[in-house]
Amino acid sequence: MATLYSTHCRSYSPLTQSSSSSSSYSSYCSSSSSSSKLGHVAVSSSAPKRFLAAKLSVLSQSQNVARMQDGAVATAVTPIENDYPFKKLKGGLLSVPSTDECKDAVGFDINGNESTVSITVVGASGDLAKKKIFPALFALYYEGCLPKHFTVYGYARSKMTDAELRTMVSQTLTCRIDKRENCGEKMEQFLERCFYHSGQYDSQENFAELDKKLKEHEGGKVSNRLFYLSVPPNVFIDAVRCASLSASAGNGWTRVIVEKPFGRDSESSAALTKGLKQYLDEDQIFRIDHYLGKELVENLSVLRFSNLIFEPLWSRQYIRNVQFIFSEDFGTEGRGGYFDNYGIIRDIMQNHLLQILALFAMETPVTLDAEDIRNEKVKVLRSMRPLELENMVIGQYKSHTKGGVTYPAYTDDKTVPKDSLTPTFAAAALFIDNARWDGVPFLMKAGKALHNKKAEIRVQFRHVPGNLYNRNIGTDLDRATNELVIRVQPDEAIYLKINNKVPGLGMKLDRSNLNLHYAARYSKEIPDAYERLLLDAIEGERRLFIRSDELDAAWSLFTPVLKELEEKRIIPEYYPYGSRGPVGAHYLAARYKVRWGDVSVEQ
Ligand SMILES: NC(=O)C1=CN([C@@H]2O[C@H](COP(=O)(O)OP(=O)(O)OC[C@H]3O[C@@H](n4cnc5c(N)ncnc54)[C@H](OP(=O)(O)O)[C@@H]3O)[C@@H](O)[C@H]2O)C=CC1
Ligand SMILES: O=C1O[C@H](COP(=O)(O)O)[C@@H](O)[C@H](O)[C@H]1O
Repeated sequence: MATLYSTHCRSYSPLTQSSSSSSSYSSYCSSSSSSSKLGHVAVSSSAPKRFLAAKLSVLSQSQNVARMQDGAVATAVTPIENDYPFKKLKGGLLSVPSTDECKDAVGFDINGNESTVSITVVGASGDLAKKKIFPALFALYYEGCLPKHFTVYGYARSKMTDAELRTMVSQTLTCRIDKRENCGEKMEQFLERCFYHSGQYDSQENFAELDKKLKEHEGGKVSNRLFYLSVPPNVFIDAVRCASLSASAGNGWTRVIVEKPFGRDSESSAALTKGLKQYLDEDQIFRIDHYLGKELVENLSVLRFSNLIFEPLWSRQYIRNVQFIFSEDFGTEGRGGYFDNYGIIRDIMQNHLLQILALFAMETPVTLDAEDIRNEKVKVLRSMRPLELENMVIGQYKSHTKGGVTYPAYTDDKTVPKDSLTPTFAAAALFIDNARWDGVPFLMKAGKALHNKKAEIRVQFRHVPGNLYNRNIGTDLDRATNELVIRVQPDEAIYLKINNKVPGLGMKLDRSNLNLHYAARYSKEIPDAYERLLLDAIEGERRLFIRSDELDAAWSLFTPVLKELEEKRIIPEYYPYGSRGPVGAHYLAARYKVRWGDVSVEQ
C-alpha cells in the first residue's frame, strides 16, 4: 500500500518532494483534464477517501504513473511495472492512504457493482461486544466510515429479539461519540441496521438461517461478509466451520476477525491455526491485537521513519535500553475464570507488548505494505532469545486496605482457585541477537491491580561520552541521559527528556521535556483502537493484524518459560493491591544496569 498519489492535484513523493499545491498530503482528486496515453484504471471517484482502490488494467510499463477511472492521473512512489508490490495485491488492487476522514465510504466493488458489507458479531451478548465492538461500529457509522450498504448482525446462543439487541447496544454505548452532536439521531439510524439471530456456535443449520437473513439484506448485491469471533477460544473452530460452510459470502469476500487468546503455548496455537486453516485461507484470518490499533503505536513507525533525527540513533550504538510498561489500577474482577488459565504473560506480554517491541525494533520495511511490515516484524521475533526463567519476575496481588476500603486479593475471586499461582504481574528482560540490538536489554513490565493505569514505551539513551558538563550534572549520570517516552495511554504524548541550562548567571543544568502532548496539540478525539481495526478489516488492510508465522515466533519465545513456571510451580512475589508491584522487578532491571523509567520522581 501507500504508493499511489494523484498528481493532477499535486506532485508528491514522501521524503523527497513536497506537495506542489495547497491540497493536503492525501486529499483525493476526483477529476482531471489532462490527457494521457496511459490506459484506463477502474476506480470511481466515490472510492473511499481512506484507501483508494484502483484496478490496474493497463499501465505505463516503466513509469510511476497511472490514470484513474475518472480521469485523474496518479503517480506512485516507485515505478508501476505490473510488478512488486502491485502484482502481489489481489485483483491488481492498489491501495492508497488518504485522509483518515472517511465521509464518502464506498459502496461499490472495483468493477463498479454495488456491494454490501455484513458484519456479524459472533458472541454478541458478551462483554467485549458490548464494551468495544458495537461502540466501535457505531463510531465508524457516525464518522461516515462504513460502506453505504452495511448490516450488523449479532449472533449468540442467548435468546434476544432485534429490539432487545438494539436496546442492549444503545444502553451500553460507552464510546467517545456518546456526547457528540446528533448522537441520538445517528444512533437511531445505526440501530435500524442492527439485527440479531440466536443460534448455537456449532450448528451449521443455525448459521444457514443466518445466511438466509443476510441474503435478504444484501438484496442481490455483491456480498462481503465479516465475522467477528467475540467468543471464548474453545468455540473458535466450531464457529469458523459453521460460518464458512453455511454463511460464507457468495460472490464477495469473507473475512474472520479472531480475538485473542490465540492458544496458550506453541502447540495449542499451532493447533488453532491448523483448525482455522481447514476452513479459511490465511488472508481471510484477521488475528486482532488491539494494541496495534492504538494511535501512538501506529505513530511509532511514523516517528521513526519520517524523522531524520531518530532513525540514526535507533540502535545499540546510542540506545542503552528500551522499556515496555503496562499497568492497570484494577484487578481481574469479573474475568478471573478466563485470566486464571492464562495469566499476565499470555494476556499482555506475549501479544501486546511483544508486538510493540517488534514494531519498535524492526528494520525499515521495503514499503508500507502489510506483508513487508510483517516480514520485518517476524525477523525481529526470530532474532530474539527465548525468555529464560532467570530473566523473569512474577507477582500476584494480595488484598490491601487503604482509606478504609479493602481491595481483594486475586484469589478472593470465586472463579479463581484459592491456591492459584497465576501471575498477575510479570517483568522480563529480553534480547534481540542481531547487529542492531546486540546486548541491548528490552525490558517488559505488565501488571494488574497496580497504582496506576498506563502503557508506555521508554527509550533510554547512552551517556554522552566525555561530557563537558558531567560536573554540573552531579553523581547520578543515568538521570541525565536522554529518554524518549511514548505514552500510549492515557493522555497520549511523546516527549523527549533533554538537559538544559537553568536560566541565570550560573551553570546549573536541568532536565526538561520536549513534549508533544496530544490533547494540547490536537482538538480531535483519538479513535478507539477497535475502530481502526474494524475499518481495516472491512477494507482488507492486514498491516495491523498478526500473521501466523509472527504468532509462531512469538509463542516460541514464551512457551519454554511458561512451561517451566507451571511445571516448577514457581511462587509469585505477592504485592499489595494498588502498589507499584514486586520489588523483584527492580532487581531484575538492576542486573542489566537499568532503572525503570516510570518510577523516577520526574516521569
Ligand atoms: N472482554 C474483554 O475485555 C476482552 C476479551 N477478549 C477476548 O474476546 C473474546 C470475547 O470476550 P468476552 O466478550 O469477554 O467473552 P464472554 O465470556 O463475555 O463471552 C462472549 C459470549 O460467548 C458466549 N459464551 C460464553 N462462554 C461460553 C462457553 N463456554 N461456550 C460457548 N459460548 C460461550 C456467551 O454468549 P451466549 O451464551 O449468548 O452464546 C457470551 O456472551 C474472548 O476470546 C476473549 O478472550 C480479548 C480482549 C479483551
Ligand atoms: O487484551 C487485553 O487488554 C486489556 C487492556 O486493554 P486497554 O486497551 O484497556 O489497555 C486488558 O485489561 C485485558 O486483560 C487484556 O485481555
